[in-house]
Amino acid sequence: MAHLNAYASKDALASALLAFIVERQSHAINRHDRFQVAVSGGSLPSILAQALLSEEAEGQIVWDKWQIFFADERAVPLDDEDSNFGLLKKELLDKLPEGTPQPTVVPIDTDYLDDTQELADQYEQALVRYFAPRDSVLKPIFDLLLLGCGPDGHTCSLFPGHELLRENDAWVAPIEDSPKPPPKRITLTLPVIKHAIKAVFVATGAGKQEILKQIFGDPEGGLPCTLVNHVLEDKVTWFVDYPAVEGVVYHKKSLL
Ligand SMILES: O=C(O)[C@H](O)[C@@H](O)[C@H](O)[C@H](O)COP(=O)(O)O
Repeated sequence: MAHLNAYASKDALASALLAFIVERQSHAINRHDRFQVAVSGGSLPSILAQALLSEEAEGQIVWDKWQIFFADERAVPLDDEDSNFGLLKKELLDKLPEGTPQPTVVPIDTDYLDDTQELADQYEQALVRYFAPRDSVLKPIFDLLLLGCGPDGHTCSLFPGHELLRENDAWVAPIEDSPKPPPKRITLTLPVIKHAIKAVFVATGAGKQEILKQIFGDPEGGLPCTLVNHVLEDKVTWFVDYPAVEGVVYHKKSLL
């Protein structure tokens, strides 16, 4: 079962998220001398920045061991305001203190923006290059997935009821009819998510209350976030604030 941790403030949430990430970073570096993470767009990059750029984080993040991939990305240029890469750059990467050893960041190949299938295939090839040499498995094993949860229960660009939820072969899939704009995107698939060592969801604000009630109230339901909880079980930790979790009934909930 997924862990559900609720915090009284965004600061407390960010501090706990930092501690969690630092522990996973050590685990990953011990395992294979690098930290391979996938990040979502939405509000996640800003909370991540709050955690990782805090005073508390000083000296704790081994940035040059990080390899950062995108859990999902929009088929737009990297400097477009809809780009998840652009968002992460603006919120976090551009704010790393001068002289910080740089992380490896793996964006989409924008030569293929007009063909989302090819865009997804190229991103999958990039994953093969970074993961296949060591992980002799059929799927990449991310050390940590850092995910958001949409108000409709979507995560990555896996939307409720969408056929992509049945994808069981590709690592990265295209979507051309995303209900949330922009419509053309690529996304990691559930089989890749399933192989991750750990996953985190961050959900804050009262706007997440209703969907969290559904996700935790019906653990057998088919919402994308519920499916992630289901495939990864106790490898998933939710970091939420009190407004998001109000009224959510769940027996492993802890208020911190
Ligand atoms: O590309 C995207 O559209 C985002 O990655 C998206 O999946 C996001 O993570 C959720 O919509 C949650 O967003 P918020 O955290 O802003 O609610």
